[in-house]
Amino acid sequence: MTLSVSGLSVSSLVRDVSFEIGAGERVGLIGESGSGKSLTALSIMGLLPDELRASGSVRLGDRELLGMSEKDLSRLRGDELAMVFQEPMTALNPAMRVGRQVTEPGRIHGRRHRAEDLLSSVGLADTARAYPHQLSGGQRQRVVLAMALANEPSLLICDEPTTALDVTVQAQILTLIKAALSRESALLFITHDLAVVASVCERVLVMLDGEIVEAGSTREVLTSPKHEYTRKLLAASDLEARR
Ligand SMILES: Nc1ncnc2c1ncn2[C@@H]1O[C@H](COP(=O)(O)OP(=O)(O)OP(=O)(O)O)[C@@H](O)[C@H]1O
Repeated sequence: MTLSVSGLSVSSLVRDVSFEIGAGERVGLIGESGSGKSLTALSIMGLLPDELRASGSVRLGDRELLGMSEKDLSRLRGDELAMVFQEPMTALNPAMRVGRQVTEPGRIHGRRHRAEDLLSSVGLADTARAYPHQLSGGQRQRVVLAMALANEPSLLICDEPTTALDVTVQAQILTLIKAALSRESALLFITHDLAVVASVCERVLVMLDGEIVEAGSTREVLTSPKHEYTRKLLAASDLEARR
C-alpha cells in the first residue's frame, strides 16, 4: 500500500511537504533538530498535539487520513499504521508484563498472537514475564518493535528509534528492523544519523526549516548532494570515516 503525502503543512512549522512511499520501500527523513521531521510523522499518524492542525493530504492506499475521525484513526494505529519513538518507555506500561503488552495490539484488532512468538521474533525469548524496568533500554526498544510489527503494518514510522541507545545496541536494533519488517511494509525512518540512513534506506528526504529541500536515492543524495544544506550535513557527519 502506498503512502502519499501531498502539500502537507502544519501551521507554518511544516510547509507544503510532498512525498510517496510505496509498499516495501524504506525512506529516510533527515534534517537538523526543529526542521519538522517529527511533526510530519505525527501528522501522518494523526497524533499532532491539539494546538496544531495539519492541512493538505495524507493518503494510505485510497484512504485520506487527514480529517479522519479519531475512532477510525485509532483503528488504523497499531494495525496498518505503527510508530516507534526514541524513548521506549513512552510506549510501554511500566506496570504490565511485556508478554501481555506485546500481544495487546493484536488483541485490540481481533488477532491472537502468542507473546513468546512475538518476543522471539525480536530476539527476546523467555522475557514474557518481565516488567519493562527489568529490561535494558535496547531490550525495551525490541519489545516496542515487536508490538509495532505484530500486525504487519502497511507503514512503520521510526522516529530516532536508536538515538537513546549505545552504538552496539543501535546496530542490533537496525539489523532487527531490516530483518523483521515485512516485505510489504513501507518504512519512514527519521534520524539525524546519515550512516543509519545509508544502512537502512534506499531513498532519502532532506528537511530544512519545515520544507523538503532535497529528495532522491540514498546513494545519489549522499554521494552527490544538490542542496547546499545537504552538503553541510554531509560535511558535518563522520559518514566517510565509518565506511
Ligand atoms: N506543539 C507545538 N507548538 C508549537 N511549536 C511546536 C510544537 N511542537 C513542535 N513545535 C516546533 O515545530 C518545529 C518542528 O518540530 P519537530 O519536532 O517536528 O522537529 P524535528 O525535526 O523532529 O526535531 P528533532 O530532531 O529535535 O526531533 C520546531 O521549531 C518546534 O519547536
